[in-house]
Amino acid sequence: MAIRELKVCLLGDTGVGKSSIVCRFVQDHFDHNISPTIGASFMTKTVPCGNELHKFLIWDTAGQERFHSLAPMYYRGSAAAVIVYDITKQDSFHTLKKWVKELKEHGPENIVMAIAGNKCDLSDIREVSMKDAKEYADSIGAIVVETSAKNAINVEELFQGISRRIPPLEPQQNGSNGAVKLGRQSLHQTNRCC
Ligand SMILES: Nc1nc2c(ncn2[C@@H]2O[C@H](COP(=O)(O)OP(=O)(O)OP(=O)(O)O)[C@@H](O)[C@H]2O)c(=O)[nH]1
Repeated sequence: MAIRELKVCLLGDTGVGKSSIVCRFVQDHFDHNISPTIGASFMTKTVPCGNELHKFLIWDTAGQERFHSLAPMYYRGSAAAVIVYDITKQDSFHTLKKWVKELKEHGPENIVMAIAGNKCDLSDIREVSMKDAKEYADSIGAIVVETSAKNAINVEELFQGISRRIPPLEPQQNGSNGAVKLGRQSLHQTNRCC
């Protein structure tokens, strides 16, 4: 079975829940008192996808404005970007649009874009409708899903959606372009959470 390493970066305003989404995905854990990311943090998780294994190399970037200039290091060479907003904060949706613009101008040409409207457990105080998010995502050809890192809603589905958008390797590509053909491979994760 071929294993493919896929670099994925998370982008979005500070406090929208990027680290919490990664922590939920990799460790199935949620920390109410999580600290803001400084620079970026890195984790991996391997998931099956058809006849392949996708090893996500996940770069969780810091949303604070002072770290903005570091972002190109993380989206450069990425197969996918997860751009996160907080459904209870309209401003975070504006910031998301700025990230999309930057990715279109400076990111990899075929990058898969996935929009995550996080904190959907707080939908009673939402400021961004799913309709608006869906219309915007459709206009840029992105995946969109509302997630709750807190309540473990749609986090797996977010990454499964990314996996499905990654074109399968041609047989002759096995062993190149980041894919390694393996006899047996156990699902394994490297943990450095939050
Ligand atoms: N209610 C709720 N709170 C959440 C959820 N996800 C994250 N939070 C909270 O939101 C706050 C910010 O979460 P982080 O994961 O640190 O956000 P971030 O986007 O990584 O922030 P930066 O590292 O500053 O970029 C924390 O208090 C989390 O506990 C969620 O799904 N629901």
